[in-house]
Amino acid sequence: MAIVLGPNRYGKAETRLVRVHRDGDMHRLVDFTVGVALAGDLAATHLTGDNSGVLPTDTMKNTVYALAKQHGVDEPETFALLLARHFMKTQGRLTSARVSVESFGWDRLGPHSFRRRGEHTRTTAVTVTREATQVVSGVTGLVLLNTTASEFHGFVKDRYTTLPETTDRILATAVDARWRHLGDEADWGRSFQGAVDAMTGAFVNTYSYSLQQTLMAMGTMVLAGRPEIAEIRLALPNKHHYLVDLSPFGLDNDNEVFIAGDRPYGLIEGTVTRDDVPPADAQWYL
Ligand SMILES: O=c1[nH]c(=O)c2[nH]c(=O)[nH]c2[nH]1
Repeated sequence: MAIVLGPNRYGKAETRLVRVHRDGDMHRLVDFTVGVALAGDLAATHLTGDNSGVLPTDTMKNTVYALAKQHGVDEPETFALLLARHFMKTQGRLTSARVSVESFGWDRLGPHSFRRRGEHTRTTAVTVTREATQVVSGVTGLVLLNTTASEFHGFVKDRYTTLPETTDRILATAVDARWRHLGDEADWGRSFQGAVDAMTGAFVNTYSYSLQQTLMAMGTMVLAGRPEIAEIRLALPNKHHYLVDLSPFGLDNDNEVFIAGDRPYGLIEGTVTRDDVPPADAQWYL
């Protein structure tokens, strides 16, 4: 009896690629999760630790970003074929290169503004006490992104600060908001849609120097347009998009190729309120 190595493959899973194509002021956005799995004569590394035939998975990740920059990205099949053929051409010992792509859809809101495709969730919580009724409505999972018109600089710097200042970055968030109504009668459907449209419009139209400023603009737009709403609480995750350093490959990156970060993320929270409304029920604060 012998114990032998069976079928195997290796690669980089879940490389998060966001590619912005800047055609003048009209930007196009591609959002992929890319998987690479290579197979071939890889017995040596498994059996003896000899890595002389192993292309690092880190290199595969870099290749995803470099080819995205050089060739642009359109259809997932086209990009997957480009990558797989690249690895087969450059790595002679491979017998197969498998590239998988998940493509996330974004609907256009403006020249550089997008909303992630798919439904957001409408929420409500009502509280009835002996004295009063409070209706709270909300939305979660409304994902918005601007490919430009966002800066972040002038912030505090201490000995642990490494974040570079930027005058052009992606700003993206998944809106988690709830708002309390002044009364217990309204056209709830219209009110909800109006609030969502106001937040979306404010996100799209605010030239942002911080997500905090955008939060204030979103809350203000809701209260200005919806007299039935007393107060709104927003929790906005800052869905970071990191510019990929392509300089080791002799490529520039003028805000075109990004890593979509997962965690950790900034979380910007705030309440925007009218100063003349009755106080909320205690449940509002929980
Ligand atoms: O809009 C931002 N607000 C912050 O407070 C912050 N902090 C950070 O690292 N990036 C950002 N962006």
